[in-house]
Amino acid sequence: MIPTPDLSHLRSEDYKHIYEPAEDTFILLDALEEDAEELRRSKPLVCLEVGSGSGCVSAFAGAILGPSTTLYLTTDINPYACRSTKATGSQNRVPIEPICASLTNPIRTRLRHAVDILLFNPPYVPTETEEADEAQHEANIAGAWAGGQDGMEVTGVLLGQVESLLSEKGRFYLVAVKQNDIKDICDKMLHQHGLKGEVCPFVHLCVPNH
Ligand SMILES: C[S@@+](CC[C@H](N)C(=O)[O-])C[C@H]1O[C@@H](n2cnc3c(N)ncnc32)[C@H](O)[C@@H]1O
Repeated sequence: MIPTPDLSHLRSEDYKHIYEPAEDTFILLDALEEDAEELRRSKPLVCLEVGSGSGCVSAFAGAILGPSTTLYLTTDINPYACRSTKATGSQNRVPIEPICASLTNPIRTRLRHAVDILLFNPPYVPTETEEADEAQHEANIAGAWAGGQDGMEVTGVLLGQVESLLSEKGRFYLVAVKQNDIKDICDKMLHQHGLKGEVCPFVHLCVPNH
């Protein structure tokens, strides 16, 4: 069993600004742990986490892969999250490079078909569009959950970028809830982007279908 990353450097005060790892975070860790052998064997060069929050998920990926040449990149719109992610990387000896940005905006073109592991536990809670827009604009803690219509307004944008980011052996791990319409996500990813999906209690999209 791979231990949960050490987050003892984060205080309850920090969690007023960043998302505290919760059940959805641990579902993602479980999925990664389940695939640990395959992930190690695939010798990933680039692991990109979108919306890293505390940095727990990327640090866990680092624990799975062990000392390696993997580049750990993360993005988050929330500057507190970027600082916490960096600190969590240091605390757990995983060299994570956080980028304060929305989704994959400043790096997308340079990472074309280069991402071997793509991770996203998004703001998936259905809310009014205005609430999601404001949370995105303010880049505060509400941005951790406010997902707009069907909880898909942020995730939907990333879904359109996944195929161009993933390498040939790339895998995309996405946390989703029923209200996001998981079947529809899988259908669209297959028919529009040629990506096969597997549902655990979450959506796990992987491997270009060619
Ligand atoms: C549910 S939290 C997940 C945090 C962490 N990955 C975890 O699993 O515990 C969602 C994260 O996505 C970030 N986020 C929201 N919108 C984003 C966007 N457009 N681009 C990048 N990150 C975003 C939030 O700030 C928050 O840190």
